[in-house]
Amino acid sequence: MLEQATQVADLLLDVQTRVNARIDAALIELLPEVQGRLGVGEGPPVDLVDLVNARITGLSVVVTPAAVASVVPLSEASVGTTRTARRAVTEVLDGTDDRLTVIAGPCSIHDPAAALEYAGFLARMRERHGNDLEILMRTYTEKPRTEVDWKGFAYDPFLDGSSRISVGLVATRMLMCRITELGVPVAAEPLNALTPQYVNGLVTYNGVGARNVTDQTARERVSGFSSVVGFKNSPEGSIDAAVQAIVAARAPHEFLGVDAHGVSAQLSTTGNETGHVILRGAKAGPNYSRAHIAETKAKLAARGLPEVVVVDASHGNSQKDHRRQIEVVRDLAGQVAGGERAIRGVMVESNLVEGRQDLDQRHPDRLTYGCSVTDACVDLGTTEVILAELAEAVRVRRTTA
Ligand SMILES: O=C[C@H](O)[C@H](O)COP(=O)(O)O
Ligand SMILES: C=C(OP(=O)(O)O)C(=O)O
Repeated sequence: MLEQATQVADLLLDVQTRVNARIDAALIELLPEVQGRLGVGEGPPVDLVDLVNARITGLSVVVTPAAVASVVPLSEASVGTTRTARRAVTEVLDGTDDRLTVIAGPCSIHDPAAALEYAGFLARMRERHGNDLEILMRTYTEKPRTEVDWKGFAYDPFLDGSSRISVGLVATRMLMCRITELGVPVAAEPLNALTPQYVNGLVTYNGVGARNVTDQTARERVSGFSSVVGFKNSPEGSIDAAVQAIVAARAPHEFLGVDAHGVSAQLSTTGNETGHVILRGAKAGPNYSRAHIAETKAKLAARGLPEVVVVDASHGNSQKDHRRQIEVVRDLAGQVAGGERAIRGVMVESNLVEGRQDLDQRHPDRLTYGCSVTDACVDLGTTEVILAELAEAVRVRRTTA
């Protein structure tokens, strides 16, 4: 896939470079007219070298969302997967569908082949548990880092620090097309203003991460998303930060972004009413207990918001020990089976192979196939157990409702 993505990206970059040269030429042509209208002449050239872009060492053209979408179009099958899943997840969250949403998959995508094999597994799990669970695949190609580390497949698809972002964006779209063509809906984390446009129509669920939840620009952006959106509590454990994000994203906004051609644009949004809290725990400890769910419900009710909670079994809730995810899930399954209606979804970090490995960007070829290069994950066997226990909890809740 990376070879194809590279060829596509190189062709698109060539077109984009020529288009940009034409825009520059048109602006230069316009200059005398503008100067004439303003009554100013062309002043002497000014040296800006130490004032402008002083710390930028490279500024290169990148493929535009419109160009990538035109050469990697969505198929009927992909569109059907996303459309149906967005409706299903929305209904699970608003309570008209009594199933649970489960967002399972690798902490981060780094190898398209392994990601597709994992998607095949989830396609089978969706078939097995469809009556009780709406299962989505974590297809996270952007990673928010605490300090400095590999930022994800979209930014460095060759895992070697070459940072061919155009290739990463094309490959991300190709991968999400393939996954949705298998009938598996995609979940992602949108990290900036530009990346979501490259995967337009492919993402069912966007989880705004703990490190971005207080960011006004993130809240503005998702207020216009067609997908379902969730908000993690902050890394320090603030549930209020997620509740405030829900309120902010439900409102319409006017803000600066770019259009599909990568040109600066003013965006006007309707607000997104699907927003909900994702409890992910904190460094100080987990927040999935009955008491935490009750506290979250109270905070939501106090703001007049629906009492809807998704719980991330990983991160602060597992204290980054992947083996603890099953304990978290068992507790949640107990709460669900006991009739707790506010829990509408569970997130799990899972991969073909258990655990994690360090990525050495000098030797990306030495990685173990199917094993996370970011947070540790549970393997397929444990994931099967997790899904079976959650499905059983839904059935119990249904029969006792
Ligand atoms: O989900 C993955 C990580 O927890 C997140 O990207 C932060 O990673 P880091 O703390 O290892 O940088
Ligand atoms: C980065 C993630 O989580 P969080 O924002 O909760 O740390 C994630 O889910 O990949």
